[in-house]
Amino acid sequence: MQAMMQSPTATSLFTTYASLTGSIMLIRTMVDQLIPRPLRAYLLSIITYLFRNFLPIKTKKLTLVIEPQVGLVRNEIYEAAEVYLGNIIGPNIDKLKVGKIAKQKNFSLTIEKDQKVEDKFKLVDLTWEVVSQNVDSQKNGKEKIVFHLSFDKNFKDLVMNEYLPHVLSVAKVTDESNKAVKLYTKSLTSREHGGHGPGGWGCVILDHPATFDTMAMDYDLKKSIIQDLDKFLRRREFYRRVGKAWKRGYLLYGPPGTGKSSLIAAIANYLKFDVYDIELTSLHSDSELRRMLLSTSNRSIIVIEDIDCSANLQKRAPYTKFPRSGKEEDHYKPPQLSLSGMLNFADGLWSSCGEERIIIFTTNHKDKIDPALLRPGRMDMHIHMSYCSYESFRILASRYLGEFDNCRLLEEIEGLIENLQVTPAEVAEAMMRSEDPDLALQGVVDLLKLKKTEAEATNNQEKASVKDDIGNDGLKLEETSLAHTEKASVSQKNPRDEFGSNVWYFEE
Ligand SMILES: Nc1ncnc2c1ncn2[C@@H]1O[C@H](COP(=O)(O)OP(=O)(O)OP(=O)(O)O)[C@@H](O)[C@H]1O
Repeated sequence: MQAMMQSPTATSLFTTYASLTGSIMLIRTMVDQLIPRPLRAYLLSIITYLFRNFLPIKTKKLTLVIEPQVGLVRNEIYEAAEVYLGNIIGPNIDKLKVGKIAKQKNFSLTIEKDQKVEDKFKLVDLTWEVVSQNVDSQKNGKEKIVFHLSFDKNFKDLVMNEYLPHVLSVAKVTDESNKAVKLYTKSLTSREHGGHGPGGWGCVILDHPATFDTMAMDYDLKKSIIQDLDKFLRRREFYRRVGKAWKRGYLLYGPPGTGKSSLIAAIANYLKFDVYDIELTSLHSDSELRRMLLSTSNRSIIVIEDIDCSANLQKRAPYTKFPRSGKEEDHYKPPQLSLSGMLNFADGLWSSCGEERIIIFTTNHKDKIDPALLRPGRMDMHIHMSYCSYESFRILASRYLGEFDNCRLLEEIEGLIENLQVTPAEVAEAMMRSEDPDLALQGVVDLLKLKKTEAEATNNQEKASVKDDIGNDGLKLEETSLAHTEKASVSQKNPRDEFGSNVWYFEE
């Protein structure tokens, strides 16, 4: 008994310690080899959870700071977190923003700054916090919202390998089920306009009702655009295989009011891609354009309207080394947007930083665009939005007037419309003047007759000026001038020839 009460010897203590250490190492090796890493993290979380009341385990917290951008590009986890947090709001939240816009199925909930949201994943407790960082608050009051995600340091692997992918996939599903197409622009400030995007983009929901069904345009052209879009979306592997950036450029050209903007909205609604509207006039340098490109998201449409007149693209290098006078300030010429910057934007190294992007340029004057911009790879498909044909008119009429049957007026419209330069916007406006289909159609006839009279007057004026020329230059030029008169009248008869064929494009 006495012997039993004796304290253990140093040798027995050492032996026990050695065998315990050996067993632990053996168990550890077996665990490492037999239990996969994700399962290990999960088991650890279960053990910690079960023994949380018995073991005074001191947990050390780890906080991940999630910022809107990673370097110059958008942070996917940040965007996912915004959506995800709306799904896991608990009772401890005091303040929430709620919103719903026509095309959204569900209410969208946004957590206000300084609020905390608790989450549990495989028994691990996590805390999200919305933190405001004032950036340059004295200058322009801009603030940066970041997320802090805190959890027990032991579960770093579980969070990185499983929780964050879980956040991404939940956000993707939520986004798709409640997707409303957004229109991003730099001229709106972010939060107050219902959304905010990294890179200083403000956004609104694109509530444009245009679809391919509502577009009044040549049926074959419409079909070829839809087929081109579908083909583009399913060719991810093809683009990889041939070593091309997964992007597609479209040029929409034609007179004002022929539906270029409406077609952009129809494409966005068809693909459910967000639209980034880039105003070149607000940019001062190529680097600004690059930054803008990098801050757009994948699966989006980047629009540059009126490319011919929105910027005076400089062909030369943006800086000059030579002072015009001896003054110090003349050594520096502010950087400008250059043609080479634009070419790089459309199809250079920078344009490949992103996937599934569509770049759409619009213009009323295709002939004013530098041929280098028009080439395939930059503008792959050139789409001519033309004046209203009878086919386009029928599409507009069925949408604006519904069912109607007035053969006499339809025949009259068919006879007039083909030879006139009248835009779908003008025809649509004429049809909106009355709810009575007959009166609305009569309005279209009146418009077409007016257009015809105007065209004839212009034609006569041109003929008269040609006659004046003949009078001034004497009889010797008579033959040549008469030939010119004939050509002028031919071009009046075929106004659609002005923009060439309806569509042409390059196959990859
Ligand atoms: N092809 C079309 N199909 C259906 N609607 C059209 C079409 N063209 C024009 N419209 C109608 O006319 C209006 C103006 O069209 P839109 O702004 O799309 O023309 P645009 O070519 O972009 O003009 P601009 O070059 O002046 O910007 C639209 O609201 C639309 O309702």
